[in-house]
Amino acid sequence: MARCTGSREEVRDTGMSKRLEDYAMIGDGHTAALVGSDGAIDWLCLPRFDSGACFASLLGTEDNGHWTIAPQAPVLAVSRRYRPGTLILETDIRTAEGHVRLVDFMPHRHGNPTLVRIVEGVDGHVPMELTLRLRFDYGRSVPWVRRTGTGISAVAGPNTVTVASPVPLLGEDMHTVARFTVAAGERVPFVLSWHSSTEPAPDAFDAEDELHRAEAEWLAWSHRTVPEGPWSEAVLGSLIALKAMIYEPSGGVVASPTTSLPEELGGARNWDYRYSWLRDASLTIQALAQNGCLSEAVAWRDWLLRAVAGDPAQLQIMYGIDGERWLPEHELPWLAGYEASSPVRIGNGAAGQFQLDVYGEVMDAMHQARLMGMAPDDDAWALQLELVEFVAEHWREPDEGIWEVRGPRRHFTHSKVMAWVAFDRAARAIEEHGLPGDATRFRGLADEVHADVCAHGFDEHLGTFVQHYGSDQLDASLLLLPLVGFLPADDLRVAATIDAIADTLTQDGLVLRYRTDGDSTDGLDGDEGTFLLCTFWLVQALAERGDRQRATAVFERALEVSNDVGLLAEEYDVNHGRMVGNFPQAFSHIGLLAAACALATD
Ligand SMILES: OC[C@H]1O[C@H](O[C@H]2O[C@H](CO)[C@@H](O)[C@H](O)[C@H]2O)[C@H](O)[C@@H](O)[C@@H]1O
Repeated sequence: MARCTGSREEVRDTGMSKRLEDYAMIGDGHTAALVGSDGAIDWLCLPRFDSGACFASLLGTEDNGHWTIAPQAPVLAVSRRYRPGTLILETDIRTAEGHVRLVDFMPHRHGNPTLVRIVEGVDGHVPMELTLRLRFDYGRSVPWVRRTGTGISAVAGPNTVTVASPVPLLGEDMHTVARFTVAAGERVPFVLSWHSSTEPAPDAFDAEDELHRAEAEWLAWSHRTVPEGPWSEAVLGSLIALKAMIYEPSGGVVASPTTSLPEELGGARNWDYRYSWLRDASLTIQALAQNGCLSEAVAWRDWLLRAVAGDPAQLQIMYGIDGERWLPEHELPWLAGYEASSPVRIGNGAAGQFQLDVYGEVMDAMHQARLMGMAPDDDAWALQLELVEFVAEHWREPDEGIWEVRGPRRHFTHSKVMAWVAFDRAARAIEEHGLPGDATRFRGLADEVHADVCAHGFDEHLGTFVQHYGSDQLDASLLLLPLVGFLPADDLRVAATIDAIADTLTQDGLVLRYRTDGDSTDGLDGDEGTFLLCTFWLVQALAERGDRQRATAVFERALEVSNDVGLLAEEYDVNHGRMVGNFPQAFSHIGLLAAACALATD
C-alpha cells in the first residue's frame, strides 16, 4: 500500500479517498489520467475521455483499479509541479532512505494511447513498490494477465493493456507487483499502452525519447502564448489544462475528464462531464482564442458544424466528443462513489434539455473568435443564421437554463439575456464584418428581448435583477449582464445586483450559483459548494465597474483554493475546506483566464 504523510496517510488507511486537491492531471489530447500525490493513478479512461475507465478507484476502492508506484518506507515529504509550460508531472518523494522523483506523462497521441512513468533516483537508495490493478469497464472487469518478453499484457474483451519495464513484473493475488530499489542517478521506466484486442500490440518505444518529444511538443504549444503579469503562472497553467480537455481528433471539448465527483460530499449531485457542452466549449474556445490559440477555435468551429449538421430544431445543448447525440444516463451500481457519494453516473440526461442560453454562447464565441482574427466561413455563418432563426421562434419559451435544472422550466433571466446576445452578435457580424443578413431585423429582435428582460427580470422592490421572471431569488448568472454588454456595470440596477450577489450569495468570499436551501428551483435534493466560475464572474463584474481593489481581493481568494499544481475543480466546499465537483473543470479555468484578463485591462 502506498503511504503518504500526515493526515493523507490517515485518509488512505481508513479506505477513504484522497482529497481532490491531491490529484494532478496528465493527458494526451484524447484522454486524461488523475495522478495522486501518493503516486497512485486512480482514474484513466482508455482509449478516449468517454471510454470505460481501467483505473476507477477514484470512485470506489482500490479494487476498482489503480496504478501505484511509491516508496516502501514511510514518506516524509512530497512536493510536485509540472515542468514549466507542459503537462509533464514531477512528484518528488522523500523518505529516510533518500529522494525519488516520479515523472508522469502521456505522450502526445501519435499511435496507441500510452502512459509513461519514470522513477528517477535523486538521492540515496530508495526501495520502491509498484502495484498495478487493471480493472476494465469502470472498475469491474478483471483482465487475464500474461507475462510477455518485456512485461505483461492484460486482456479483457476489446481492451488490451501492456506494461513494459526493465523491472520484473509479478502476478500476485489478482494484481501485478514489482519491488525494486532506485539509487541516485538511476532512472527506471514503465510504459503502459492500450490497444484493441483484435490488433497486434504496439511496437515498444523508448520512454526517455518520448519524454523529450513530449516536452518539446508542449513547449512548442505553450510558447505561442506568453502570459505576463502577476498571475502569469496561473494563466499558463489554465491554458494548458484547457488544451488537455480538447479531444484532438475532432476539436470537441470536454467539460471535465471525470464523472460523478460530487458537488456535495456524500450527496447525489454527481454528473458525467466527459462530453462536449456547447456552452462550456464556447467559453473554452473564447478563452483560448483570447490568448492566441486560434487553431483550437477553428477546430471547434468545424466540430460544431459536424455536430449540429441537419435540422436546427434537433440541436442539442451537448454532444459526445465526436458529435455523438445519444448520451443516455446510467448508474454504475458496482462503484460506491467518491467518499460514498452515489450514484456514479455515466451519460448525461441534460442532453435532452432546452437551454436557450447556448445559442447566445455559440454566437458570442464565433463573434469573439472573429474579432481575434478567425477568418469567416460561409458554412459556419449559414449555421449561425439558422441558430438565430431558432432563437427568434423560441425565445419566449421557458427553459432549463444555464444550470440545467431538473425542476420545471422557467423564464430564466440569464437565458433571455443570452437570447439578446444571439441577436446582438448576429446584427454586429453583419454590421461590422460585412456578413450577409438583415441586421435591422436582428437589432429589432434584440431590442424586444432587452425590453422584456428589463420589464420582467428586474424586481423593483428588491432593486435587483432576479433569477427568473417572478422570482425573488438572486442567481450568479446575473453577473453576466454587464459582461456580455447587456447593460453597463454602472447601471444602477446592475450595480445593485452585483452588490447583492457579493454580499448575500457568497460564502467565505466565494460565490454560490444560487441558494439550494429552502425552495430551490433546481429540482434536486441536497446542497452544493460555491461555484468557482461564478466567483470569477464576480471578479470580472467588479473590475468592469472599476472596483479593482475588491475585484483583486476576490480573485486572490479564488486562486487560494487551487491546488499545488494550479488545478481547480468545479466547486469549493467552504465548510469542509475542500474542492468538490468534477476535477479539473474547464469552467473554473475559463473563469480564471477571463478574470485575469479583466484585471490586466486598464
Ligand atoms: O448541477 C446540476 C447539473 O450539473 C451539471 O451541469 C453543470 O455542468 C455543466 C457542464 O460543465 C454546465 O454546462 C452547467 O452549466 C452546470 O450546471 C450536469 O451536467 C447536469 O446534468 C446537472 O443537472
